[in-house]
Amino acid sequence: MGIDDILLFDETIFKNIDAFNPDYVPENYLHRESQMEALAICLRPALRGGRPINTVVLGSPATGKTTAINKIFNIVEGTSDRVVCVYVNCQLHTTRFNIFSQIYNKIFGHMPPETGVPFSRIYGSIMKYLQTEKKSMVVALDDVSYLFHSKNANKIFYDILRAHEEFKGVRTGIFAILSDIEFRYMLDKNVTSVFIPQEIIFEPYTTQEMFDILKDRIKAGFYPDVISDDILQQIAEYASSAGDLRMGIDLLRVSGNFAEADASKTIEKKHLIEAAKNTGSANLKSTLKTLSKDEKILLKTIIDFNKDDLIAGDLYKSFSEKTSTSYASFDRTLNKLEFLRLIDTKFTGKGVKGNSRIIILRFNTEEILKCLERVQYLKNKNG
Ligand SMILES: Nc1ncnc2c1ncn2[C@@H]1O[C@H](COP(=O)(O)OP(=O)(O)OP(=O)(O)O)[C@@H](O)[C@H]1O
Repeated sequence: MGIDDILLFDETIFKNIDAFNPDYVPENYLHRESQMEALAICLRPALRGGRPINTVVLGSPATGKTTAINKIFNIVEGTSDRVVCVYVNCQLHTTRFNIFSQIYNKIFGHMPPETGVPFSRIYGSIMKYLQTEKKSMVVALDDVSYLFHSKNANKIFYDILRAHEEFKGVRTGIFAILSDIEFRYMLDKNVTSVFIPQEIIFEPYTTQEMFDILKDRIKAGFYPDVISDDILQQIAEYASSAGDLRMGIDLLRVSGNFAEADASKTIEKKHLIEAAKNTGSANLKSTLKTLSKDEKILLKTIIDFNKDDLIAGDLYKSFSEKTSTSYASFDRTLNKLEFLRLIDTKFTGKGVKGNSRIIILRFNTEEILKCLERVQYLKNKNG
């Protein structure tokens, strides 16, 4: 096919291409019943005139945390008008003023003026509203770790959770959403004792669960019979080995595009291979970009060992020579790499305190090195 043909080819295999967009809200939310129940239990007191239970929602990227919060908030708002549910993306809103402006907007339906209004006035209007209307409020702070970078976390938690001291009868709670396991330590460092949360864990999806979720997405996004269960199985395995459902959704979209460019009515293996070349390392790169210096050193040390039966105790020796860190902080760093699904660890049952764990790299060493180099290059280039 020539370029014109590709551009003008008007048959499509996509019934609804938006179903593969990052902000698409799936109609069916599968395999998260227990987490949804746990969230409902935390919100229940608020529907009965009490305080919502403070909660940490913890799970690696693309485990459905944001979707769960949006779904449960919709259900609550559809059931009761006694609870104000506010969702704030802390990647986008990090200052006290910005966050309370989002809350204000949710309550009053418009943003407060950006200048000339002191924070205390905005804060006061929100809390007086809750007080007079006798409503409770839960604020979901998504990607809350961004507040730690800007050192605003403590004040914001305090403002929300201790409002009742100044505004009698006001009932507030926080859902802190986090995809970084270091939150536990950051929490102690950054947030006052007002926040003693329940924990709800979003475990990584299994391959079968990813298969089911992707199958459902296919029904929403493609016409019937565009993709076989065989190809879908390969996509689910690919996404599962990277620990990233988003990669599976991306692969569906990109291989669909390749099939269309090829004037094919079905997605074939060659389209998937082409798509995988385009999405795989992009995801790995974006994970590697988030690593701290010590995490990168640890990853490189694992690569240098280049063996299948690397024991945590040996790895620690080598790592501590380079960084002089304690075993506890080595352990945390190792957990972080596992949490990001860059490595797997397996207990051998021997040794003490887990130092006989075996470390297994989940990616090909060359691919990681190539991506690390690229990430470093871009970092140097951008200062
Ligand atoms: N159980 C599910 N059923 C259907 N789609 C899902 C499910 N879980 C996640 N998804 C889809 O996967 C993508 C990522 O989900 P979501 O944004 O909720 O994850 P997250 O845990 O909040 O990720 P992050 O930590 O990166 O913000 C979205 O496109 C969402 O629609």
